[in-house]
This record gives sequence, structure tokens and C-alpha cells, in this order.
Amino acid sequence: MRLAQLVAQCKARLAEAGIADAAFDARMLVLSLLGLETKDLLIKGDQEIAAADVARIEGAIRRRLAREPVHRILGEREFRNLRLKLSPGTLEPRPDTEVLVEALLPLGQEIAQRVSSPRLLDLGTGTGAIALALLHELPQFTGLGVDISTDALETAKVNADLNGMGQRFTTLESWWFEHVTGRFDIIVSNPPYIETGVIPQLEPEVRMFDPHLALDGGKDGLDAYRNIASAAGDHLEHGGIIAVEIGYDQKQTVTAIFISCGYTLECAVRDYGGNDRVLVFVRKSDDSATV
Ligand SMILES: C[S@@+](CC[C@H](N)C(=O)[O-])C[C@H]1O[C@@H](n2cnc3c(N)ncnc32)[C@H](O)[C@@H]1O
Repeated sequence: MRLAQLVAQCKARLAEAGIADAAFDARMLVLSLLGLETKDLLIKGDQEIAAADVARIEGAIRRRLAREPVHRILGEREFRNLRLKLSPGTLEPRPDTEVLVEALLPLGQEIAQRVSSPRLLDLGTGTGAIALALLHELPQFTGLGVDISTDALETAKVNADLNGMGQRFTTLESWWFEHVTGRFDIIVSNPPYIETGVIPQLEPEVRMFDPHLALDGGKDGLDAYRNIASAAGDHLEHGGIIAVEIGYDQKQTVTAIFISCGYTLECAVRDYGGNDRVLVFVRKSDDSATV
């Protein structure tokens, strides 16, 4: 079978099964599995594909038809120009989380100018996406990635090595701050924030393939924020910042949790879809000393 014909056939099968982005998914799976680029579809559309490759692609299409996301099938995805491996214990990093990284970059640069050997802590690090993207763009920092999932921590370490940051990134298995020692200039977290009762209504790609631990924020979705806000004070450097990703409707409630623990809201940032997505807090007594 020829390349263009194979892509068209895969697209038709995915579309028939109601997969929303059938054309994109078909192209991505076929080209990635063959080690080709998008432009190759134009240049090499007539290229004959070996039977063994067609069989491999058939396996991938079957997985997609069972609603496994494309990047899980491929085993990796890009996040702010980093190549990140995925594993069963890791959430697939979302483009909206790049907004959290972007919001922290200028604040991190400001910290790096006044602090020698600045440190960041990523609570619920998963693939290491947030910590590694920040370390990549803030070369003065070292980072600690915490997770309760050993599988996620192993993957985060692999990703740090893969992206040349193995020397600046360590991992720790801990229930939020439980085993964390020391203080950090930036504490960041994209914790699980979905209400338990909402999880069965999520898209199959999410509820069947992202780990439950990465999604479930408890009855009201706010368990992690309460745990993080109540313990962060012992681990935040004077003049440090704490930033969290939130669900689109959690700005008021999460802000109230942090205010009750002695923080003030420094800034709130919306995602690419215009939803509230990132909150940055400072300690009340630090207000005048920071950003
Ligand atoms: C929404 S995912 C975020 C993953 C990654 N930081 C990202 O943004 O792509 C939340 C992460 O928190 C971890 N987690 C859940 N409960 C935890 C806990 N009690 N202590 C530490 N990590 C936890 C999960 O295993 C998961 O990796």
C-alpha cells in the first residue's frame, strides 16, 4: 500500500468511528510510526509502505479506535519543545499547562537575579513537564519533582536525562510535602483538581487512560489545594512564590483557600481558551519584597 492511500484509509476508519480529529490523528500516527514528517506526505505520497510497517500502523489504529490518545500510543509528546516520555502512571501534559510555565518564567528570572542557587519544587510532577520546562529556561535553578506515583517519578527522571537536565533535577516520593525538607524559591503544582463525581463523565481518552491519581481532586476537587496551601509555609523561601494550575471554575475557591493560609493573590492568568487557569500567590508578609 502507498503512503497517501494508507493515511487516507486510516483517517476514514477513525472518522467512521466518530474520532473528532480523525485527519490529524491518522497523519500523526502514520507519519510518526514511519519516522516521516508532514511534508513527506506531499513528497513521498506514492512511496510503497512495507507490509510489516502497515501491520504496525494497523495495531496503532486499533488502539486509537479503543480511544487511547495518539501520544500515549506513540509513548511520548512535546511540551514546550521538550520531548517527554509517557507511562501508565503519568498524566499526558496538556498545552494549557504551558500557560503555568509561561507565567512563572519572568518571576523565575527575577528570582534568579537576586538569589544564588535558586530552587524550585514541583508537587505532583508526573512526567516532570513543569519542572523540566522551567529548568530548561531558567538555567540557574535546580529542581525537585515530588509525586506519590513511583512510576511517574521513574518517567520524570528518564525525561530529565533525555532532555539533558539529569544533573539539575531530583525526584522524591512523597504525599505532597510529607517527606519534603528545606525551602524553595518557587513552589509549583498542577494537582488533581477534578471532582470525584465528574470523572465518569470525562472523555474516554481521559478517564480510561490518564491515571486516576492524576485526576481525582476529591469530592469538591479541592483536596490537593488545601493540603498544599496549609503546608507550603514551612517550605517557601522569603520572597518566594507559589503557583498552581486550577480548573476553569476554581479561581474563587482556590484563592480563598490560600488567603486563609496567609497568602495573597499576586496574579491570575487565563489559558488559550480564555478560562482561568493559573494562580500565583505570595506570602502576606512578603508582599512588598517580591515580584
Ligand atoms: C494533574 S497531574 C499533573 C502532572 C504534571 N505535573 C503535569 O502538569 O503534566 C497530578 C499529579 O499529582 C500526583 N499526585 C496525586 N496525588 C498526590 C499526592 N498526594 N502527593 C503527591 N503527588 C500526588 C499524580 O500522581 C500526578 O502525577
